[in-house]
Amino acid sequence: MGGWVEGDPVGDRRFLDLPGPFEPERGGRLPGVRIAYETWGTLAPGGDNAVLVEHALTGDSHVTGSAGPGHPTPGWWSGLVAPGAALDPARFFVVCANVLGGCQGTTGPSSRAPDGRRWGARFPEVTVGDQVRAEEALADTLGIDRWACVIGGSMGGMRALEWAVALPSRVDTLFFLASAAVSSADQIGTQTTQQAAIRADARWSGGDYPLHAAPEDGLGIARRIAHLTYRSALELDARFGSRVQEDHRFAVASYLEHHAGKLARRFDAGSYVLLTEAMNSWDVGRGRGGVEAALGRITARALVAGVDTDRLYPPEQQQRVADALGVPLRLISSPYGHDGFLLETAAVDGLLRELLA
Ligand SMILES: CC(=O)SCCNC(=O)CCNC(=O)[C@H](O)C(C)(C)COP(=O)(O)OP(=O)(O)OC[C@H]1O[C@@H](n2cnc3c(N)ncnc32)[C@H](O)[C@@H]1OP(=O)(O)O
Ligand SMILES: N[C@@H](CCO)C(=O)O
Repeated sequence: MGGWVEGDPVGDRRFLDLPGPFEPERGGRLPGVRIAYETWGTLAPGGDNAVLVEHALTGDSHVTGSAGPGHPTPGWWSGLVAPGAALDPARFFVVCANVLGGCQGTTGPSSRAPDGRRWGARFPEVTVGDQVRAEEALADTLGIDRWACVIGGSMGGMRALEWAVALPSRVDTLFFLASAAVSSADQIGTQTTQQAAIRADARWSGGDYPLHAAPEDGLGIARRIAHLTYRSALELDARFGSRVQEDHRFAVASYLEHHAGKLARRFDAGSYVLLTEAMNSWDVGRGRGGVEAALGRITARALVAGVDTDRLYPPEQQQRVADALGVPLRLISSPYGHDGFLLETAAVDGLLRELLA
């Protein structure tokens, strides 16, 4: 590919059109790929201050700032990218792109194909490797030869790790957070169950639904299942216990319903299925002689961290990566479980400062 085209910005978002074809590793073909991205700060003349932030499953390019055009939610790591924070835009050039297959500006199942219809079920399967390949083209366009740091948590951690393994000469430091080198049966089990909830919604129509009649009930149930895995049992019990609200609903059920509705209003079910499938198929060691052999390719200075109460990405998974890289696992103490990687920004900020010092 080559000859990138910059589209008109929308709000804080900018767009880059990679002329096709983009050929995902598992087959199929995308005639062109649009990447939505945001940046903060200025690229230094030597190009040595660029940081790539990788978002998680339902995140987007809006790392910091308020909600606005193209951003259904305020920045999801605002504490990390701010004056005086670890990623101070006065020092770093911070880049975040919506993932390939997503629904916040980057080409995904809800985007229109060249025939004018939405891709829907025709959208090819993508892997984490494909997603990083698209981001490599973005880095090329922005004139970034090497990232001073690539950081990501959860699904974002997968892309961060893939960068460090696939393109070691382009990653100076790696921050791998609350993620895994290969998906476990538990993770695949919960994600395929979430997918089944979406597919069971009559509106799913094999993935070819109109956006005004999207399978919101199925996506909502998927989010309820997922959200339980994102929080710790102890935290949920301390907050809600068996309390019944005035409307006669269990408080925890009402809370999950609230999150289900919020996601269904801001996220595409087709992207949800596609991205969870990319996570299911994630194995950094595939085709590389196994996980440890793959991790042996990393030359970046690495910081590996997890959340002590994370039941979805338990610390054992980060320990495996830390052991292979010969670094200590840094555990963040938090009651929140997996979502601790988003909520414990002060702790993440401290670790990031240490890595970038
Ligand atoms: C990495 C990423 O990219 S994530 C992308 C960004 N994602 C989002 O912003 C939305 C997804 N949300 C999440 O993932 C998580 O909720 C987080 C981590 C962002 C936020 O977690 P927390 O701040 O702990 O929020 P919490 O889970 O307690 O939920 C609070 C909400 O539940 C609502 N709530 C609490 N109790 C109840 C109840 N009994 N019944 C109904 N609603 C309830 C609150 O009113 C609040 O609503 P609001 O968010 O609309 O203001
Ligand atoms: N709350 C996060 C969890 C996934 O890691 C999200 O919605 O993306």
